[in-house]
Amino acid sequence: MELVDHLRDERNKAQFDVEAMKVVWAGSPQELQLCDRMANLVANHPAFEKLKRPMLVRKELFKNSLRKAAYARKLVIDLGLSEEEAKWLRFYIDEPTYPDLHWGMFIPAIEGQGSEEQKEKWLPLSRNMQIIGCYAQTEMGHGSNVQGLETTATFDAQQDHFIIHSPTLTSTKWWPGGLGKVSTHAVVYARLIVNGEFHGVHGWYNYYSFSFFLYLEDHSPLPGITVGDVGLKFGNGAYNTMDNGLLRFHHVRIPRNQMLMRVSQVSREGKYMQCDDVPRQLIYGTMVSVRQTIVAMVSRTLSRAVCIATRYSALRRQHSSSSLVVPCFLMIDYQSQQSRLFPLLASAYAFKFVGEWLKWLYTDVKQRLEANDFSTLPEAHASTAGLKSLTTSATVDGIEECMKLCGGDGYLVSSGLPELFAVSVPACTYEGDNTVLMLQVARFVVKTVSEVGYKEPLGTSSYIRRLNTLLHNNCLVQTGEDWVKGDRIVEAFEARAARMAVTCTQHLAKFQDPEQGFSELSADLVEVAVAHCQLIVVSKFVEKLAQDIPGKGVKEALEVLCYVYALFLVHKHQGDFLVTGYLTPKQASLANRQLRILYSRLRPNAIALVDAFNHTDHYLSSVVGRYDGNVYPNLYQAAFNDPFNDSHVPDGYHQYIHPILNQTLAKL
Ligand SMILES: CCCCCCCCCCCCCCCC(=O)SCCNC(=O)CCNC(=O)[C@H](O)C(C)(C)COP(=O)(O)OP(=O)(O)OC[C@H]1O[C@@H](n2cnc3c(N)ncnc32)[C@H](O)[C@@H]1OP(=O)(O)O
Ligand SMILES: Cc1cc2nc3c(=O)[nH]c(=O)nc-3n(C[C@H](O)[C@H](O)[C@H](O)COP(=O)(O)OP(=O)(O)OC[C@H]3O[C@@H](n4cnc5c(N)ncnc54)[C@H](O)[C@@H]3O)c2cc1C
Repeated sequence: MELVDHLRDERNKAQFDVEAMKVVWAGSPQELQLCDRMANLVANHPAFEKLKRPMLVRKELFKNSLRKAAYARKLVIDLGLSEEEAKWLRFYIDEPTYPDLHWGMFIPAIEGQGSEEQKEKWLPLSRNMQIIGCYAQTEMGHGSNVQGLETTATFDAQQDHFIIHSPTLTSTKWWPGGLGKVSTHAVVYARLIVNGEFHGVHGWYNYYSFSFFLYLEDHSPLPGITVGDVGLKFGNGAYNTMDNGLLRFHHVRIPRNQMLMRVSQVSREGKYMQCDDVPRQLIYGTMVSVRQTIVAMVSRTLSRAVCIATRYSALRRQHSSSSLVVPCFLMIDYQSQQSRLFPLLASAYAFKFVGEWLKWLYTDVKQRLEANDFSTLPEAHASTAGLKSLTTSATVDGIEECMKLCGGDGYLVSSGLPELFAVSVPACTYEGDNTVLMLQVARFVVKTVSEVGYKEPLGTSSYIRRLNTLLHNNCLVQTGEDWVKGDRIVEAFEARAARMAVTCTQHLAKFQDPEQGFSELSADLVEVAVAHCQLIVVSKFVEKLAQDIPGKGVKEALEVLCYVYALFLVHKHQGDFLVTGYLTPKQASLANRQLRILYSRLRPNAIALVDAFNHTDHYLSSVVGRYDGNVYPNLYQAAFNDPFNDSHVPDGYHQYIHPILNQTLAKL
């Protein structure tokens, strides 16, 4: 039977080579081929079916996710997949499970903080999954405030042991993924006490990491350990496939050599030694690594929501504004729909490119750290923290907007959007609350501004070198067309970020106690950080356009996306641009007018731009976002696939409806 492509006319409108754009989106022909292979491996394997997931109760759901993880592991071994291939396989299975934390945090924690000897011992066991680990940092009472962690690790020189203890209820480890039911091991963060002295309490970092066995061979917890799951989380299915756990220690003894010893050591005699050439910030290194991974992945999440909303918008017709009777307008042709949808489409591409750049930055930092060069760590910390915060917040808001863009059908689980929202929303909290992370960026920016004159700003803050120009030269835009020039756009974002940073730094200087100033101005400081991070995203998109990009019309289509992203932000934050005096109201309104022109240029390419994400229908798991656009018959069928429709008489009907119909309520 011939397949009908309901989006064919839309696809025919494309003004660029979609196959070439797929390569740009994937990063390289090799990446495209790799992702395509893994996505189809998952899509064509019945073990990875996921449409029934939201109907399952927690225990079934969890068992189902363990089955999928075991199947994935079997595929990795049977097909001899590389670590990179296995990572994409897990990604397309699209179900948070314990291996995410094992590979994403436990192993990197050992790699970053273990001594050579410890790495030799634990990494092969971990990579072969002979042990399964998690990352236990957060406690019930302290998440963002890492310095407040209460779990203690007291050295007992007589027995050459550490005694790990949870002295209060609030010191219970709380949230670690994979901890509740599965992990055999944990990297646990605790305060170190040697010879009755807390180590590091006077410095910045007062906790140390230890690797632990949690269970005995029959998987009952070791004596002194209480472990469990934190309970049901938001959304059906969604993150409930993960066993986020709780953990308490009652004077649990572990050998001294289970303290991760790259940053500091405790000797057999109980002497505490800190490695001179390794900064203590390294203990935060795993978080830098995972924040980078989140930024690398987040564009895929946003692109998925945008793909669904764009395809449905290009199919569904509503009345025109002049006639409420004739259903002739495609939703995508409403200007108001475009002004909500197209900036999200542009954001997906913008986040992809900034994610690529961040990966490059992180790879460079990692190599430097291995060679004990820590000079770029502050920049890496600020960039990973800020971009994690900016992109996850925008993505989660974007998914919610896509749900609304699909009208009522977006609210159906079969649209794929509610579960995507539920599974993504904790990204604003885990790996650092987004506001807390933005405050870290603000600290970095304010420090850079304060040091102007005796320390050269580098990397993402190098615009601060041109402070004088940025503070005094205002925008030169005179026509709408003037706005679509890369260097002009970047300069506007630089000027806004620099002016906001300088104003805040001056306000901070008026406080006698800097910490009090920082606290009182924290809302403004978050805005400074947002301006700095948006500048990074815009400038990395503009830099991408300066590269050689093959394929008919590809570069032109990307230029439109870049300017949509940037001018949408100018419009959204025009208050910042106006208050700082960089723009006049006329220039701001020219930016908005130009934005409307850009939407009309983007419109014919919209479907092709989401096709270039190369998402399979399995990955999208959305009736309204199907590739073939055959929505309505499938939407109808999906309603009958719900077990709730198995019978016309639901449980409780005879008991609770009959008495009302028969007016026999008194018998209840
Ligand atoms: C939308 C869909 C997405 C898709 C998705 C993909 C899947 C991807 C799976 C993920 C799966 C989830 C897994 C969740 C796993 C957890 O959530 S693990 C727990 C994560 N917890 C956190 O992130 C806690 C957040 N809190 C913190 O990081 C710290 O406490 C804070 C906020 C940095 C403050 O710490 P502090 O010690 O009070 O530090 P502070 O005095 O501010 O700074 C001290 C110095 O250290 C520096 N520093 C601070 N942090 C660092 C750092 N990390 N590195 C280097 N230097 C640092 C500061 O810059 C400062 O430097 P100087 O100015 O002195 O030079
Ligand atoms: C799904 C999920 C998975 C997780 N996985 C793990 C894991 O594997 N391992 C692990 O160790 N942890 C994990 N966590 C815990 C996570 O890292 C913490 O929830 C996170 O760091 C935030 O800490 P908190 O929950 O204590 O929030 P809080 O710090 O209590 O924040 C609550 C509110 O207070 C505000 N706030 C807090 N501090 C400040 C401040 N200094 N200035 C201004 N505002 C502030 C925040 O902005 C926020 O609005 C996970 C959490 C979730 C939801």
